[in-house]
Amino acid sequence: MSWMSHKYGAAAARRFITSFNHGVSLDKVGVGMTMAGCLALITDAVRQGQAPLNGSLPARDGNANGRVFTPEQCRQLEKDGYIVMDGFLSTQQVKDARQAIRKLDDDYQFRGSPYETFDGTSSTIRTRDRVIINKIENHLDLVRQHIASFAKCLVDSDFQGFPGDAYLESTSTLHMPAQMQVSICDAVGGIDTRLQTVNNMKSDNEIENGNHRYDGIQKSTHNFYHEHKDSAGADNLGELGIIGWIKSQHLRQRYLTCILYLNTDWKEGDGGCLRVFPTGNSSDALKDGAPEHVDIAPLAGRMIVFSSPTLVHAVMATNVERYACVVWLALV
Ligand SMILES: O=C(O)CCC(=O)C(=O)O
Ligand SMILES: [Fe+2]
Repeated sequence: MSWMSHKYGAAAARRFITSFNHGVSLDKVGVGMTMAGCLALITDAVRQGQAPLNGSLPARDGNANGRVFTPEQCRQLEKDGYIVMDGFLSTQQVKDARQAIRKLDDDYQFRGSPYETFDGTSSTIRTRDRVIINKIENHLDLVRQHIASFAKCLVDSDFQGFPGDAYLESTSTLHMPAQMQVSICDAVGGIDTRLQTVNNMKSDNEIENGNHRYDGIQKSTHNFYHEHKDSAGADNLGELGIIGWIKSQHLRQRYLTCILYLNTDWKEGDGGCLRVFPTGNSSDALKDGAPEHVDIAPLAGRMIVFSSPTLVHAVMATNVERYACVVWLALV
């Protein structure tokens, strides 16, 4: 987005024209314009950095739907940095949510990952999946509510946080963002000719986020995520630059990643497992000989929760279309 299109930039430009007419010296005008331009850039970056939390709720205001997060589960999450819970959605809810996602896909609502704009290393993380963020649709909102209910029961539990973090001591609150990200990863080798159409479409959102669009011709031969941490890459000021750093504020606030899967009839050989590395050693992450790891199948109704800043994870290549819904709980 050019700074001139921003409201502050436009206002500055108007001031510039006015003051020029009244004979104000050019160097003062130049300094004024530069300052207005910088302000516009920073204001815009702050807005983008805060965007995913706009409309967020403190997790304690959620509805736990009678669910409890047991002390054993708390200890497990604290100790391992992740936990796997099944049965979050009924068969019908999974079916409805999948149908809603397919409909959005048929309507070309999905697009390339928004990751690729400002975390520096991101384009090497996600490959050829497509995402949609915050589409208000009843069946998907229900998925989001189930994650919210988990967030509420976590806050009500005696979860102590992870070693060395500030969860209990800090005055920060765990927030349930208004946004949920839904992703579809295509099966290996699939060709989606519809992506060509997506490629030719431009939406304001796309331009604003600087998203990559798919070329629509290549086969999806890489449909995995390289190893990464969910809030890493957002704290390297040197690499991001000041504007990128401000824009990525919401990434630094990520505390817990909650992923709910919608893959009905998943079987061994379908791939697409979430591979977690509890020790942090993830060399050759996607290979058979990868260091200590746990592969978690993306089963329908299964929710995985893990520490966003510390747990290294990857997604193995999938042989079937793979659906995942992600909410990042923020400590704000
Ligand atoms: O889809 C998944 O299982 C994980 C996605 C992921 O790691 C991410 O979006 O950062
Ligand atoms: Fe991730």
